[in-house]
Amino acid sequence: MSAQILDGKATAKAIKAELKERVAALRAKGVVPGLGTVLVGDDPGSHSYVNGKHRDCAQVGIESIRRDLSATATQEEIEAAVAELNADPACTGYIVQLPLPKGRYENRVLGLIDPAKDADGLQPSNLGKLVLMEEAPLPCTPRGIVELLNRYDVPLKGAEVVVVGRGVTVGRPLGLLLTRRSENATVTLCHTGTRDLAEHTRHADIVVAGAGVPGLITKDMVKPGAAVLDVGVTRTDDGLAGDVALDVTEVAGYVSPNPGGVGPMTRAMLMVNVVEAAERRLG
Ligand SMILES: Nc1nc(=O)c2c([nH]1)NC[C@@H]1CN(c3ccc(C(=O)N[C@@H](CCC(=O)O)C(=O)O)cc3)C=[N+]21
Repeated sequence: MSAQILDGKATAKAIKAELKERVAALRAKGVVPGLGTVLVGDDPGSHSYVNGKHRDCAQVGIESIRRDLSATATQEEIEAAVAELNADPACTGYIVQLPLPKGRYENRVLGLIDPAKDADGLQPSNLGKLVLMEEAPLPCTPRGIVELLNRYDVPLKGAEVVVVGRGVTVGRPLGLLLTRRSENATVTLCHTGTRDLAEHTRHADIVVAGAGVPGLITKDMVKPGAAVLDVGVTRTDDGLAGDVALDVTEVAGYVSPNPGGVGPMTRAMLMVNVVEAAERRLG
């Protein structure tokens, strides 16, 4: 038996085709969506992700606005780029690519983003709304994970979900999303302080691994038929390595691979957030 692949690449493509029509409708009404990105430094991974986001924009019909700053950019220069995008009417939504180079205050920068232009759902008042269960732009990776599971009819209601990793972009907001009444999953949030990870994952219907530890989830840790989503990525000498060992497909019911899984879904949800923000302008 071999797991069904949760194909994020194909699903993202279908979502982008739907979005293209919504963008055309917006443009017909005089609203041109524009995504801004603030990228600081020369990390190859970050550059590759940001390039992918702008490629998606071109496919969907969203205008691209780039602010690429050097690795020596100061806190003040980063904050000035944010202020510029807040003021720029052509920019209807934007992101600050994380992580920023060492020594910069990420939380301060996120706090300066105009909440109405927050395409990542990481601005503190929008994250606060998620906690308070009010409507707000949702963080892209968690939203992409929920969307991918829904499109493959993997049931969430009542499901036992183990999330590995407590980061601000994935694990922590994913726990909040999955425990909303609309999803109604039971979530266990595991992290480096978890005493016996396998004990948790072995009972899970769904495992989301976003720890950034290559091969962390092995097949003996997975319940037969469970869904396993690989969200971790580590750059090794042999290329990119995910958190999930390849032979997990022998026991799992569904596997979301990395690459080709949640990454493209994250980008598709960014496009959705930009289109939704532009649609809100029409009222
Ligand atoms: N403010 C902010 N928002 C983010 O959404 C954000 C961020 N910072 N910092 C880093 C993480 C990581 N992330 C990815 C997006 C797409 C792929 C992606 O498309 N991956 C392709 C492969 C692309 C490649 O090979 O470079 C795939 O999985 O198939 C991966 C990772 C967004 N992040």
